[in-house]
Amino acid sequence: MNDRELGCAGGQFMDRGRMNQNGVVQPLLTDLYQITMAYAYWKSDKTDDTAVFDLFFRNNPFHGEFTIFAGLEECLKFLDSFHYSQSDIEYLKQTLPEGIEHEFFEYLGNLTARDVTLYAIDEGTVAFPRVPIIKIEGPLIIVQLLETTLLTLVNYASLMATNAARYRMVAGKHVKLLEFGLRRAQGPDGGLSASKYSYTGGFDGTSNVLAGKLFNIPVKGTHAHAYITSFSSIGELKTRLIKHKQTGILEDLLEHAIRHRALLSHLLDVSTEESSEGELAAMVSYAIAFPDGFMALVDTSGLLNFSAVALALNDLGYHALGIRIDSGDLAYLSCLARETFEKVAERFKVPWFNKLTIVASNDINEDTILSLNEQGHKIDCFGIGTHLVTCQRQPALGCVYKLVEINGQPRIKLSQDVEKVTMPGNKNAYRLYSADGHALIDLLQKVSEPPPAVGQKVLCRHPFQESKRAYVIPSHVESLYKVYWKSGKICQQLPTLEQVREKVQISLKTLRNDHKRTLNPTPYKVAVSDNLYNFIHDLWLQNAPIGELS
Ligand SMILES: Nc1ncnc2c1ncn2[C@@H]1O[C@H](COP(=O)(O)OP(=O)(O)OP(=O)(O)O)[C@@H](O)[C@H]1O
Ligand SMILES: O=P(O)(O)OC[C@H]1O[C@H](OP(=O)(O)OP(=O)(O)O)[C@H](O)[C@@H]1O
Ligand SMILES: O=C(O)c1cccnc1
Ligand SMILES: [Mg+2]
Repeated sequence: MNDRELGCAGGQFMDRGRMNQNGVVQPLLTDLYQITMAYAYWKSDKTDDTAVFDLFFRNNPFHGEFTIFAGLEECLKFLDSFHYSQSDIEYLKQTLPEGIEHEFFEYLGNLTARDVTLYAIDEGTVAFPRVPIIKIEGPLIIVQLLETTLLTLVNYASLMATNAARYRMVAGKHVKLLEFGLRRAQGPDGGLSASKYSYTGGFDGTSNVLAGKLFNIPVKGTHAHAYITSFSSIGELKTRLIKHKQTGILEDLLEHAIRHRALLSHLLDVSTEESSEGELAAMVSYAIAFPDGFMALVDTSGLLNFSAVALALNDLGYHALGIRIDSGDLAYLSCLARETFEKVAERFKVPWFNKLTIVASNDINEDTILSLNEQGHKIDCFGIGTHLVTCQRQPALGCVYKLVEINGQPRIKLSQDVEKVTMPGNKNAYRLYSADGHALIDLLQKVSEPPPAVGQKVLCRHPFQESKRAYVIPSHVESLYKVYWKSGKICQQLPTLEQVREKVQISLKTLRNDHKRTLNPTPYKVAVSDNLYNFIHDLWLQNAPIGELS
């Protein structure tokens, strides 16, 4: 069994030097029809035809007007390791229809992605409908065989990074965002990808420990309700002692907490009878386990117990971290909590109490955050699971992979639906910027055309609506594609996950706010050059059958 198979068998990611690679990503992670087509290409002697495919999406997700491109590094690692193992070949021999010539399997056994060239936009960049985020050239058989795997690597990654970036935008840059979704994700691999790409999109950490280990993402967390409900009285506390942080003398934390609770009950006007003893016991025991990292899950009545335990810790030289609220009205409760902490800070002369962290969770989505912002809240950190990782508002990004040129001849896929007509030919993509640094328009051209020049008027045309056109005089022109893979090698220095994460924020800053707002954002313009416009429409006419009326 080779390395890859071991990785797959364990369902694991493997360390392949630079970064871990998901062992599930391998040439058989594809649709059967890619392999049956490969055989038919081989039989019809088309394997070495030179093909160009574009990988692009037609609509931005979440009713938005931008998408964050993610997943490129995984695509490159896939190309790097592309190789059918002996057992893959054995499996295909058993699985493909009878009569497949033996030489085809030999051919597959020697197939690599060496002759492929992959151009892409940088990972973490904002991308727009119809502008290919990846362009791939090479022998028809291999570029066809890559389709499904590249799509699965880009679609969810980009969807997730976009979703996370949207949460970041509505939350603002000062609020911490933690991804808590593993339990709700689309299986283990979906969970890992969600943790990775939500970090890319702007989250600060994850509760997913394996993602932390594999991708070097900060792992964070609090505790669950079960911890609180596992205690029903203080009599169950088996240990109450903790060493004073400075003196090292053992002291009874519960005793300190009970004393503070009585005082706090007056200050906060909450009767001690209203707060559960089991909860107090649970908090004391958790504080003993993590005196420097005490973060407690509080329900509506838990503020009294939390404050008592935090003050008890303070007596012994420790500072608690904060609370998590997981039910009820999060705006109201967070304000109540902050008010409580401020009162305690003043009364007990503990100024750091003002700064205790308030984490909120419970079915949070973009709209909840917007609504909480409108109402006013004191939340420092959101823990977000289900809606983030399942991309509740749109569960898939529709990236497609279309043949646009073969042996130098353009290919167009026609459709009744103009939206679905492909942009034929081998193209370059440019982003034109205004003097204030904002992206104005993305422009597709034929590769044979000279790039647009700074300060020079360029005619930008809507690809399908003749009357929609504009002259643009760019102050800066960005050529969007870089060659990422050529002659069997990754040919760019790949950024770290951290750098991709920074790139997302930098790239989003180049977009005007009206493209980014949540309600009815302005569409960003994607255009074609005059030359490409004429080329598309000539080809369209050549290929569209002429009907007959009788
Ligand atoms: N102030 C608020 N404004 C808008 N939405 C809120 C506010 N506070 C909480 N929410 C959201 O309202 C929903 C409340 O859900 P639910 O009724 O299940 O909560 P709960 O009954 O308090 O919690 P649980 O049943 O989990 O203890 C959650 O999705 C939460 O994120
Ligand atoms: O709400 P999400 O955005 O998915 O975030 C993660 C949730 O997971 C945990 O509890 P879980 O939902 O498992 O149980 P609970 O609803 O009973 O608290 C946690 O308390 C959060 O509520
Ligand atoms: O650490 C937490 O608070 C957490 C982790 C996963 C799911 N819900 C909460
Ligand atoms: Mg829940």
